[in-house]
Amino acid sequence: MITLNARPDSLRFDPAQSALIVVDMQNAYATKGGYLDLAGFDVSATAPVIEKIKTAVAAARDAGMLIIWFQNGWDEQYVEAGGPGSPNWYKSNALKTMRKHPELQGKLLAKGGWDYQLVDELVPQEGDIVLPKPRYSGFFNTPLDSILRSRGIRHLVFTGIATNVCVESTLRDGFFLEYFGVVLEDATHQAGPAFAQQAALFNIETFFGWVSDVGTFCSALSPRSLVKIA
Ligand SMILES: C/C(=C/NC(N)=O)C(=O)O
Repeated sequence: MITLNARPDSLRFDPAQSALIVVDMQNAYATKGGYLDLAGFDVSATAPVIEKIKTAVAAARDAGMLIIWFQNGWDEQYVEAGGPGSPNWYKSNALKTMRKHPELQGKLLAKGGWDYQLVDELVPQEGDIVLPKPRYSGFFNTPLDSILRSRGIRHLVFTGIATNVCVESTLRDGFFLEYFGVVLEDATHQAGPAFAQQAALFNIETFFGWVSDVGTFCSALSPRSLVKIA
């Protein structure tokens, strides 16, 4: 068991029965020229977030945590995105951007394309799980709950983009399914103004889970790693 210092209070969990979840670290969300950038969101501060995620993933892997990588998006024809009968058709800024700029059709968040790919700096390794997801919550229409329950995993450590959309949605759904969710704040980034990050972290800390950071997470895991090396 480790104790992770977090807000509003510390959290104890067994790393072997916990997962590090990396949410949607795709070119779409973290790279200039990707969907969020083309839709007018600021992605200029994502490089440090990528580095923090790398650090958190390495520490988690070393401590025996399962690493789950989400990739958000749909088939090339956008059947999985839903048509005009789906609220996603009206609310997805990727779909709206493509309707506004038809030359982008088939490019944003389409499986097989550059936009959908994970950023070059983050490479899943053997033993990790890579999960496609078609909506903001990683629990919706994916095998996430089965994967976690079959391994006895109850604690989820979240990183990725966007804090206020897919990270928060997945953590909230996890809360309703009795998972303990903690966000490493410096390994996340919002879609929208800075207040969106603050509001998401406030909601999580106050109502749905816990908030910590990568340095604190690595320190909590490190005595374990040292014992392993010795
Ligand atoms: C805005 C947005 C966020 N996605 C995410 N990965 O949080 C989107 O997918 O449109």
